[in-house]
Amino acid sequence: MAHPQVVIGVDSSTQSTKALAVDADTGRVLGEGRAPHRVDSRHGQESDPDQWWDALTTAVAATGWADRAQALAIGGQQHGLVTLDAAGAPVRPALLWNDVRSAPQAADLVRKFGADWWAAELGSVPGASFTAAKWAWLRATEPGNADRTAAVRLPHDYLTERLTGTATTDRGDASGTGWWTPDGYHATVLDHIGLDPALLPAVTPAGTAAGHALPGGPLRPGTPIATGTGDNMAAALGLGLTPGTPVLSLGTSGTVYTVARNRPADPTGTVAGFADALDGWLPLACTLNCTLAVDRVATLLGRDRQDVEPGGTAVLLPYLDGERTPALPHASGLLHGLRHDTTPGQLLQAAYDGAAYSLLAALDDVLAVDGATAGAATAGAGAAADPERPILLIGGGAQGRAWQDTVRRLSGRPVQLPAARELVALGAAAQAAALLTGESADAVARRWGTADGPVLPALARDDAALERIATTISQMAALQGNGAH
Ligand SMILES: Nc1ncnc2c1ncn2[C@@H]1O[C@H](COP(=O)(O)OP(=O)(O)O)[C@@H](O)[C@H]1O
Ligand SMILES: O=C(CO)[C@@H](O)[C@H](O)COP(=O)(O)O
Repeated sequence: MAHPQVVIGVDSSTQSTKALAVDADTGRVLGEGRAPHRVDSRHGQESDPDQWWDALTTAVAATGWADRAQALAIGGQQHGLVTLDAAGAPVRPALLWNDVRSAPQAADLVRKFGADWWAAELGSVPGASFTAAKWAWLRATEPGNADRTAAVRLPHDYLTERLTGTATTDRGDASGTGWWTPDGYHATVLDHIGLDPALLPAVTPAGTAAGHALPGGPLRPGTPIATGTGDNMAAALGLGLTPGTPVLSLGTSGTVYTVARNRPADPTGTVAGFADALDGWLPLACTLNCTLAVDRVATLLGRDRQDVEPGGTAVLLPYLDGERTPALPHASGLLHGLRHDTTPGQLLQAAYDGAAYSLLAALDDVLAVDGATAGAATAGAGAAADPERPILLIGGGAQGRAWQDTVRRLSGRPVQLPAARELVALGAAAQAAALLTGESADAVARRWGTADGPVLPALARDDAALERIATTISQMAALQGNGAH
């Protein structure tokens, strides 16, 4: 039998690195590797980029195909600020996407130029997660570290550069910085935050190699390395996503997105106007508190994470890390509506509901990006108005029955569970395979059938729960405020 062409896809996410060795012809997973990351949460949310490299090396080796792989690509957690000195060593630990210390700088950026300007010029209104706000925070609070910085990278850029020696990024991940546009880096933004564009990597176009593996790394020297991208863009590739199909990803972050033909421009800031990893767009809403927050509530209650009970009137907003959607970066968790007969299982269900609510509330806005611009007659009559279309449920939480049922109950939509796991790593593998075959990476994933899986039918939408949560959030916004302090 002929040897398969094997590619490796890597997901370097918040909690861990996962690597898959994949048969480029069939999409069959031939080997897997995984290694954990440490996140330092004492002051904000930080990780040492060196440990991502060690985790990548370990996970890639564990696939069993490192010395035979014919191409590799990396999907990485978005937004993180990696600062390197003149020798290429990290100046300080990376500031992660969920570090809200940069909220005052994000608010300043919005005040300075206006939300409408950001939406029109950059496609997104920056929040604390955006790299531009993180760099502004570094400039303001650690000017010595900002001055020592000779290169600014995103997490996946950093890893691709360690593999290849090439300073590179891609349009998808770059679109989460707050300084990228399809026409280049935005000089006004960079000037305002005091970031020299010479410190930034070149944007490698989709379908081209970012470079080739150097000796001393985990791969055979010379192995081609595809551009890689942000983890959400990689999962969109991994699903072979087509416009209008909604995805809900339940991981450290919760995200809801689709691919769109039109560039998003939401001045409210709920929907980020990311680029996808090809030539389209990825309207996306993101929460900071998802699986980890719900697991934490389960631990506090001393219950298994699946051990939920229906009913009751409790609302639990599990904003343990502050929150991004709704934009309450300084919020903490809130419990409301307790009664004598509230059970621990109902409290746990309320945590799931509180975590899922804002993602599902943003779904129509995400889907409206194409629908609303298709012409007045069809506005709102496209995908947003198609409640029959299943939501593709992915990420670690998608394995959990309680998550699946929560999404069905609060959305009123069917939910599809792709049988393929690790869609970020699969999307990266599809990018690597596309380098070998000349196909588009999303077409590779569709050929592999990665989105196939059982569909759970819709449940009646629980409008009473949605109403309770919406009311509590609006009261909380008034109580806890959105200001920088
Ligand atoms: N069976 C399950 N039920 C619910 N949650 C799960 C299950 N298995 C894993 N998880 C959750 O998945 C999360 C990890 O998801 P993952 O998508 O790998 O995260 P990330 O990519 O953000 O690091 C963990 O926080 C864990 O709580
Ligand atoms: O900030 C965002 C999206 O804008 C997050 O989705 C990060 O990309 C982190 O991803 P995970 O580690 O949760 O996969």
